[in-house]
Amino acid sequence: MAPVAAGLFHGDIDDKTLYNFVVVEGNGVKGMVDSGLLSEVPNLFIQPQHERIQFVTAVKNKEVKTTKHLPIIDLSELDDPTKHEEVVRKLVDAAESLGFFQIMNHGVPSELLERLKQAAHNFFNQPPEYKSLYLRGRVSPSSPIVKYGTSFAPEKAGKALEWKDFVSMIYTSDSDALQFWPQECKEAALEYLKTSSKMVRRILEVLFGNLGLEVIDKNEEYLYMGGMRVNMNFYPPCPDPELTVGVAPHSDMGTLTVLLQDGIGGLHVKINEDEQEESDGEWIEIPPIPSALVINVGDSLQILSNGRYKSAEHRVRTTSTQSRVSIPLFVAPRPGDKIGPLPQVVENGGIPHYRDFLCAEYMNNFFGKAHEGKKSLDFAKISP
Ligand SMILES: O=C(O)CCC(=O)C(=O)O
Ligand SMILES: [Fe+2]
Repeated sequence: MAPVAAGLFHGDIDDKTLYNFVVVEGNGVKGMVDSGLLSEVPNLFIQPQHERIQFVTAVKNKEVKTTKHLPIIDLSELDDPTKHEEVVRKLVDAAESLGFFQIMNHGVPSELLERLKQAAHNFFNQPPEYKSLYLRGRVSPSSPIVKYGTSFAPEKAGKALEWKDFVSMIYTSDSDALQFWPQECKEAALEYLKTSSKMVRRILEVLFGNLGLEVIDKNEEYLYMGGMRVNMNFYPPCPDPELTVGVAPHSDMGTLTVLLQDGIGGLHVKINEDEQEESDGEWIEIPPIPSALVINVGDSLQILSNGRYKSAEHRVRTTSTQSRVSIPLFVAPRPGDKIGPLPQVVENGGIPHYRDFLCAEYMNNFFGKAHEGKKSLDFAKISP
């Protein structure tokens, strides 16, 4: 690493060499930043003007919008008969409008949340040579259920790279997770997945209950949450956050995403078009709240609900001071499942807005493209 790093940012390195260093060799954005030679943002990471996230707007919107648009829901109140209906209404309202909300008293212990953030730092603090084993599937025993990388789709020409490294751990079974997931984070990630699953089921039951599906049976449970993946995202400090993005605008693919973010901030969600008349900007920040988890609706839930629930378009700003970590649990149907708008939602002469499709095909389409807002849904949309 040293010879490349030494020449990295002194004008004698071309984009291709830097790309190889960061993406192909697996040094990541962190490896580039850790070289200590970075005084400005390299060309590869500079976003076009319209993709940049201005700080002033973010702060202003945060003050104006947070309370109305971002409910903080105490999930334990679902068990209180005097508060149950009100909580159901809050969950449904949030899923129908912004597609984003925060939850407290969710059943995932604060101690575990702390351990998860530490586990993410532990993994990313490993040397690039170690992390890149997961990049190339060279770790022994090798497994396709772990992927380390940088940026969402770095190979897409014409798109600036995102200022983010990640490790993605697909859940197939407990024993696979304990055997194949990186040892720095496997225990905490698996516990997160297990404890969150109960809460996710509860929220899905409320949301589907509101659509007229009373109880989620085993088959439906697989359909809504049979596929799970824990990611750990690492955003190193950036010399000029105004020029870069941590994650470009996108929606998530599954039904729900549970997101743990640390205290640094930077996650932004787009306000629905029809709510914009009273705002002077279209993005609001989801402020970090200790012990809370962020929940957002993904494309699959928008499709299953025939558009009643809205998958949330979101993006991440970088910061110049400290590294940020976030840990999403992506909950989705299994790749082999076929989904489409639920008959109960479309019945009585309603019009389906999406076609039925195999989730594996949706995934291929989703992961085969760079992040581009909610365009991922076009794959399933039926044109009017
Ligand atoms: O880091 C965050 O806050 C969000 C990350 C995200 O949107 C994703 O990994 O899909
Ligand atoms: Fe996301």
